[in-house]
Amino acid sequence: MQDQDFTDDFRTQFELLMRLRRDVRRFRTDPVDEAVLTRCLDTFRLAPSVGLSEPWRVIRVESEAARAAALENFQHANEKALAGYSGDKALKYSRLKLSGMQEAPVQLAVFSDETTNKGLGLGAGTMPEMRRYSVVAAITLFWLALRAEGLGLGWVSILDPEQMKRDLAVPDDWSLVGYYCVGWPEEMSERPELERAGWEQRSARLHIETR
Ligand SMILES: Cc1cc2c(cc1C)N(C[C@H](O)[C@H](O)[C@H](O)COP(=O)(O)O)c1[nH]c(=O)[nH]c(=O)c1N2
Repeated sequence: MQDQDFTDDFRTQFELLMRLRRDVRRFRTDPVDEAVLTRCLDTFRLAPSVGLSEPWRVIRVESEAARAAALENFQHANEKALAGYSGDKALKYSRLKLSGMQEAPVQLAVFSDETTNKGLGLGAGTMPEMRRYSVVAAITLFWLALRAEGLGLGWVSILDPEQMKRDLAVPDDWSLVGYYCVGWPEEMSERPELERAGWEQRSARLHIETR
């Protein structure tokens, strides 16, 4: 397949998909079809990874106990984060909804295996964080694939990663990349929720410096 096989229509649609990808915190509780979820999860296998190390490790968080522990972890970290703001910012922060963990039908904890032998260390010798970046690259594909199905993903990082590792009993040499809520969005917008809440603005343009 060559580049010219992609049509202008496809490029327009692809740009739309990227523009409409949102971080979602408000989910309906309806279940997600397993076949659709599997199709989206399959995109991990298409992702780039340093040395082809494929360091992503995905835990599906299903049990009541595991979900309760994850939610408690978030709530605790979120209270601590709130305490770091004062005045107007604290009030604004307290009004933000920063996870859909109470509603999302599918929840995943995704880790990077920091000591995988796959790829024989190629590309990660001087920069071992490349394994974590590889996992982020895979998440981005997953995020777009979900959006193409009408599903939403919410990235949760307001967490104590070591507590999460203990609660999910994962190997010590895995590091948490994120906790992901997946499901049907209550609404979709062209604008990030943090923009609509007056917290932060998306930049109007990419600033590139030349050396
Ligand atoms: C690494 C990382 C970590 C987080 C996020 C994103 C990324 C990339 N985002 C989502 C973030 O707020 C969102 O992407 C931006 O506000 C831009 O909005 P859209 O993603 O374009 O809708 C996020 N959102 C949230 O509500 N709770 C969170 O803990 C996090 N953590």
